[in-house]
Amino acid sequence: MIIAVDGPAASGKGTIARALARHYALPHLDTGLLYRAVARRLLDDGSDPADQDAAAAACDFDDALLGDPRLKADDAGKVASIVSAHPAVRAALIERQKRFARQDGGAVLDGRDIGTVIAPDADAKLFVRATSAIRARRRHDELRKAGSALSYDRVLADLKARDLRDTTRAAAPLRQAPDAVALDTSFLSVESAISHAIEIVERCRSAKIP
Ligand SMILES: Nc1ncnc2c1ncn2[C@@H]1O[C@H](COP(=O)(O)OP(=O)(O)O)[C@@H](O)[C@H]1O
Ligand SMILES: Nc1ccn([C@@H]2O[C@H](COP(=O)(O)OP(=O)(O)O)[C@@H](O)[C@H]2O)c(=O)n1
Repeated sequence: MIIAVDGPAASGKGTIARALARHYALPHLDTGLLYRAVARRLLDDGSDPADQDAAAAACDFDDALLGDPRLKADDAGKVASIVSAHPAVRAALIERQKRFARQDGGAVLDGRDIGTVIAPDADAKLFVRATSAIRARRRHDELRKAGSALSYDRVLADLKARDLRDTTRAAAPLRQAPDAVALDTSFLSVESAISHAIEIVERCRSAKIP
């Protein structure tokens, strides 16, 4: 079974995707880490993220980089959303993601274009939402715990700028696939968001049984 989980920053898609992977004993890929890894390499080299050729050259990295805790930092997220708009970067990373989705037994992937581009034939597709104020609160708490001094207002402004870039880019913009089920986590606890997600997957599965 392939499960696609998409949504904007801090909507809770990663939390839900990890829980679904545990529940169904499936491997999980956080595809945002791939774009964050490219961003990290450019930041380390002092390269311009707007330079498509430099960004495409940075796509050839070892999986070990995906475990680097610096990928979670705010600067990597911001630069990831700049490099992810380059068609050459998306093209360089697509096969890795499709291969992961196609593995025997299935997989859970979360990101921005899983239901639309990476696994359009997924068995279950979720589109996770939450208001921007709530998402900024969650991301601010996370960054603060990790030692960041960024203000809530700054986190909210960055998140809105990222949403705008991700939804308006020409290449694989963030949008809900027509057959995806929306899940608004704004007023749900983590536990209840996960139970709703499992119910959605079960509904999608039974709808597919001939
Ligand atoms: N339903 C929820 N209620 C409250 N906090 C949540 C909820 N879902 C996720 N979180 C918290 O919000 C933060 C961002 O969640 P995450 O799943 O990483 O989002 P995303 O993958 O969409 O960026 C994490 O600290 C997570 O624990
Ligand atoms: N499948 C994906 C995943 C991430 N991305 C890009 O990578 C950036 C970082 O993604 P992420 O999922 O790690 O970010 P968060 O939602 O965790 O903040 C996003 O803002 C997108 O621009 C993408 O374009 N396509």
